[in-house]
Amino acid sequence: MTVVTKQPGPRVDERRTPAVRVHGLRKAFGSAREPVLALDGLDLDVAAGEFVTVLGASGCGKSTLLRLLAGLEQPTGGEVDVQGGQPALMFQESALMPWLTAEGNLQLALRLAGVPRQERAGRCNELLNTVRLGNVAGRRVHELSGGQRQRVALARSLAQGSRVLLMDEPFAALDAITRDLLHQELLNVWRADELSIVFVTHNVREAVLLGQRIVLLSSRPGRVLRTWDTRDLPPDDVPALTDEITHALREEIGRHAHA
Ligand SMILES: Nc1ncnc2c1ncn2[C@@H]1O[C@H](COP(=O)(O)OP(=O)(O)OP(=O)(O)O)[C@@H](O)[C@H]1O
Repeated sequence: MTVVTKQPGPRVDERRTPAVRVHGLRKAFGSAREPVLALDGLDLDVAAGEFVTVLGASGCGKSTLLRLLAGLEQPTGGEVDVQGGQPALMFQESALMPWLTAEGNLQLALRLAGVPRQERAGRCNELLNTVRLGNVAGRRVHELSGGQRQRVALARSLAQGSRVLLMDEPFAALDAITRDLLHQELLNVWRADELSIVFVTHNVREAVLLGQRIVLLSSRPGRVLRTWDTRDLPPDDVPALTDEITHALREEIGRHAHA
């Protein structure tokens, strides 16, 4: 079993404007007669440079929250404010262009981000090195492993130049060893680029390993039920915290199941 160790990240400067500000967020789907209330009264600030992980029962509105932050959905009520331009969104599936190579996918993302042609090759190499993919740059998507595809997807998110990265279970389909490697790489990128990250997962261990703050959403309609700050957590206390959060998540799933 891999031992979870907390990694220090950049100190969050509370005086800076939050990268993400969500207040009283409400999102209903369906018809006016039969609305499905996905989120109701959700408040969440993410500081610039902060790494927040989000847990919650299936269907509690985690993906909806990310889609609202990304501007892909409009809120029914409340406020959403994301600083620093369009955030990048990364999913469980890499959603790469299958007819392009790893490098081609990054070149395209750089072009769409408005990076001048003469700068693209250099920037592309930098990105490939960041995610340690220089040796497979010329391979097409189907020739890449699942982990390599998610590395390209991460590099593509970075190519967009967004300061805010929204991640929806990006490593859920990977085997445990590959996932551990990608965790490490994501933490390296986060620290180096001082990104603000909102990372949705079902995996409590992953949430505790990555997050400076762990947010538990209530079952539908989703709102923030509890948060845990892990910044000053002694490494020896990580297993106990993981157990505590697992218990809280199970309780919330159970409460909903019996509601
Ligand atoms: N476009 C939509 N139209 C109607 N209902 C929707 C739509 N998108 C989401 N929902 C509903 O909103 C609720 C929240 O969905 P969402 O996908 O955000 O949950 P989730 O927490 O990400 O779930 P999971 O953990 O299973 O991925 C669910 O009940 C879902 O069925």
